[in-house]
Amino acid sequence: MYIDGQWQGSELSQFEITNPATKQVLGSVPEGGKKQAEQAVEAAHKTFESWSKLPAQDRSRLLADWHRLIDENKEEIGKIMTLEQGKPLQEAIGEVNYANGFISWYAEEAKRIYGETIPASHTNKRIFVQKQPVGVVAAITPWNFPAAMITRKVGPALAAGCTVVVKPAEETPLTALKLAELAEEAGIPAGVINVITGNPQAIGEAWLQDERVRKITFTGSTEVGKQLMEGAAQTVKKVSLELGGHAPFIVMEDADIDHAVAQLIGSKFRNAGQTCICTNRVYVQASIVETFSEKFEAAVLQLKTGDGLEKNVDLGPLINKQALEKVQDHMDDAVAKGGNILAGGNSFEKNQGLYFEPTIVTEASDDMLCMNEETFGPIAPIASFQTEEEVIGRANNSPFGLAAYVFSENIGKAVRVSEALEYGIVGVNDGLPSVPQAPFGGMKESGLGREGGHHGIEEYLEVKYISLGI
Ligand SMILES: NC(=O)C1=CN([C@@H]2O[C@H](COP(=O)(O)OP(=O)(O)OC[C@H]3O[C@@H](n4cnc5c(N)ncnc54)[C@H](OP(=O)(O)O)[C@@H]3O)[C@@H](O)[C@H]2O)C=CC1
Ligand SMILES: O=C(O)CCCC(=O)O
Repeated sequence: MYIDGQWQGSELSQFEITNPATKQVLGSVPEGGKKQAEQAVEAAHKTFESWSKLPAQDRSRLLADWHRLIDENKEEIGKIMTLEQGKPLQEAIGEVNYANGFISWYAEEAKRIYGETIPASHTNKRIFVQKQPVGVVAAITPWNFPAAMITRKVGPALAAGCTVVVKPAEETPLTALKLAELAEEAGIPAGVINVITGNPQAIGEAWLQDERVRKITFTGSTEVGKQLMEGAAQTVKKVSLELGGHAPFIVMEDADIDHAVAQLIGSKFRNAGQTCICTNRVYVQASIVETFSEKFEAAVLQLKTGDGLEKNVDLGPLINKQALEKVQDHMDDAVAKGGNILAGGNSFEKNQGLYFEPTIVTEASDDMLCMNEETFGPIAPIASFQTEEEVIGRANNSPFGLAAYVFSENIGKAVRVSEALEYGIVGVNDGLPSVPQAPFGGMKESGLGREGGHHGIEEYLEVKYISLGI
């Protein structure tokens, strides 16, 4: 663990990190708990004073140095990620680039935290508005994006002048620790970034109860997000939550079908479907559903599933047994409710890695689990619809509101549908909308707040109004 600029924890019991493609042990990390969580907060709190007062240009330079080192080490970080998470190596290196984009974006944005002056109502007064860092930030991150979910939180937090305590997922702490090592090498002062591994409940509870932690930022399941939101109420912390999704992918009859198919392949199968903005359900207008399904089937049959370190692999293993069981449940349920398997449909084990074939289910109905709950796996259920109004209603009929996609060559229709969708992110003729400079986040039970872009830094800032009598 990395606490107050020291690598610690060898005296604690350790837990093993395994490669999901082989179940080989890659290493072990300390089983930290309440005590280490408190030490990390102590370090972050002590350092907040100096870090927040550092001129923005200096914080920016340190972030830029961290960015340079991550870039120089991207192949190594990508390999660590593939080994502990399973995604194909090229995709992992792509994630490192994406993750690093947040560091460079916020290295620049650090210099643009502007205040305001507001016309006063008395001649002998002036009104100033300043933005100040919220304080110590606790970041809890998931296994599906071991680098990007850290930098998307730590980049803006540091740029704003906050210090952070981070708990990566237990499956993927090695990428996080490598990023911390590079932050240390970049000269980011001790105590600014602290990374601890271990018991999620004990660490989470310690941070929730600690009044010095002023903000919790979390990416993960809706269930844990709700618990954290409730816990944060004890000391009224700011909260950002990026939770589950259930993205509809809508294809209108006037869509460019080949383009929609190509975008659906990326949107559905990246990270083997284990992304909160991955398409979960596909709605195709009835007049083109047959043609679309045939073309989609042909593209899916080209995909290769295997160990992410092998060449030309498109889908790696699922993260663990529970993930596989959930995908299998959704598959079995879809078949029981009349779904027709057009491609894939099977799980398999290879070198102890757990895989699920990229799968298409046609004749999907709205009562299927996969049409309502987050599958987090490579199943694409296709349902048909008749009218624009109908598909908008079906797409919005969900407690989730993270990402949605609509494909149409009719600009008016595309704008109309995108505006009617109750989702925080809408890809219009675009299945891969994530970029560092845009606001990422959800409506309804998909979360609170936005990450990325200039909106993302606001989550780490307090607005202070100064009324000056002259
Ligand atoms: N929005 C998204 O990007 C994600 C959504 N999910 C959804 O959630 C499902 C379950 O995945 P899962 O990995 O279990 O997600 P979790 O929400 O359990 O895990 C996300 C992070 O929260 C930590 N955590 C778990 N319980 C607590 C707690 N009580 N207090 C504080 N931190 C906690 C985890 O630690 P630890 O790893 O040690 O358990 C991990 O670091 C997936 O199938 C998917 O549907 C999952 C991951 C990401
Ligand atoms: O929450 C996730 O699943 C990770 C975000 C993926 C992305 O940024 O595209």
